[in-house]
Amino acid sequence: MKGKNIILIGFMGSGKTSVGKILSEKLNYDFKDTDEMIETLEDTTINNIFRLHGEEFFRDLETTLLLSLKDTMRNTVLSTGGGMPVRESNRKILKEMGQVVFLRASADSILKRLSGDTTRPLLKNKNPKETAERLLAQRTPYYEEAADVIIDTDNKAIDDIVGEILNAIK
Ligand SMILES: Nc1ncnc2c1ncn2[C@@H]1O[C@H](COP(=O)(O)OP(=O)(O)O)[C@@H](O)[C@H]1O
Ligand SMILES: O=C(O)C1=C[C@@H](OP(=O)(O)O)[C@@H](O)[C@H](O)C1
Ligand SMILES: [Mg+2]
Repeated sequence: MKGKNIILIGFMGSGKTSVGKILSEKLNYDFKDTDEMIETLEDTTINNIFRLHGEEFFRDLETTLLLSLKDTMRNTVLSTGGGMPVRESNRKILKEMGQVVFLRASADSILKRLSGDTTRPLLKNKNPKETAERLLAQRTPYYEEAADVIIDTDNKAIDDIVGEILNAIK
């Protein structure tokens, strides 16, 4: 596998950011995370962006960022935010950018991993379980459509998930 990017997609808490960092080290690739880049570019937190400007504004920032990375990103592991593949135009760009790996996680795993998390505005409400289940059902077809490779992450350690990705990519 030479010169290609690896793009990690999946729901909040599927491990895109944690897995992506380690995977990039193993491949000797650069690491980029769309949420971290948006926070740097906007000089504020994802929470603040949602609170002050709303979700659509954040989605537009995601699309703009993806377009800016599209033609120049090389030898990079790109971890995306969980909503990135919802827009059809984003899915098309992600597929053009590299091999897309969908990190699959059950609602139970997601809720366990994110219990106590305060950084994900979409789950900061009275019923995070209902929200996670509903969004997961809505988004799973988009993740599956965009994916070149699907890796189940439930009950697996991050290092083992990285190993599975390395075996699966070409
Ligand atoms: N396979 C895993 N097993 C246990 N905990 C995990 C696993 N993957 C991620 N986590 C934990 O879940 C939380 C969210 O992980 P993160 O990498 O930020 O996910 P994402 O970027 O997909 O939202 C972190 O606390 C992380 O340590
Ligand atoms: O699923 C989503 O809509 C979101 C996922 C988050 O990223 P992670 O998937 O890295 O948690 C972040 O982009 C934002 O809070 C919205
Ligand atoms: Mg992340």
